[in-house]
Amino acid sequence: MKIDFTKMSGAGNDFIVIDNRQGLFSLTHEQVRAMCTRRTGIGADGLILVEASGTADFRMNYHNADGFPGSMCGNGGRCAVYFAWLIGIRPAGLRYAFDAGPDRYEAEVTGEEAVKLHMRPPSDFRERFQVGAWNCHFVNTGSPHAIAYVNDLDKIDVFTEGRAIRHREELFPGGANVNFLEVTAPDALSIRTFERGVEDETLACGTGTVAAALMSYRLGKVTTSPVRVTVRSGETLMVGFNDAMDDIYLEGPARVVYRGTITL
Ligand SMILES: N[C@H](CCC[C@H](N)C(=O)O)C(=O)O
Repeated sequence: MKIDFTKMSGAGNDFIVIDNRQGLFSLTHEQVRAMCTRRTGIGADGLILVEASGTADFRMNYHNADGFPGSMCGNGGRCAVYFAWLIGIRPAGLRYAFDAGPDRYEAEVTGEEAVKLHMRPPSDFRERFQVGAWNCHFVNTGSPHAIAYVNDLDKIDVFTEGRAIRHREELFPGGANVNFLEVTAPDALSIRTFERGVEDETLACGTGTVAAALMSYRLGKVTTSPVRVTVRSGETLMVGFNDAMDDIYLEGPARVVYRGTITL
């Protein structure tokens, strides 16, 4: 089986994107994992099948690099929308609606290689609880996110510390993504994320970035919207929200790295 794919980067969070609107491809977990594995495969944090939807412009069928379906992926959603725009799923217009899991999302292409994704209201805010030596917070922004604040982000061993927190299933049923944050200004944060399903630090995480901005506003660590969030790739994501946190967006870069064909 030959599959054409597009390798994309959403602020450094990278994805294999496949047009599966005809429903031609059905990939096993092992195939997805092999394609996402770096050095021996294409290499990516996740794989997205862009599929037909009865009522939206498309469905985002997202898998983590481990081969299994993930929860909502903010950067993947932004890349999928840019892909949909590039292949012209809607003949005219920059606005897209897509389904992901049980939810509907809306987004717009705001410029060359830039996509703004409207997020769903967060749930399950939990503040100030201890996980080992860490004072943690938690919120679900479509994916579950633990958050810890640090003074010097460069010094953190994200892999070791993040992995330990990620597996505290008694606190986070199903596990959690783990975000370390440094507050750099009243409207700016830096973030590093250990991603569940990738089981490693990634260069950016969209739902984690949204979680970081919302939690930091709730805790008074940032005081305005939008919040500028610098991710590990060095790129910036913007998170805008209202006080009720029912009108939220994630905006930033989404670009094609290369196109290719793989034979499975
Ligand atoms: N990279 C993603 C998160 C993927 C979710 C995944 N790591 C999970 O917990 O299933 C993002 O940009 O929001």
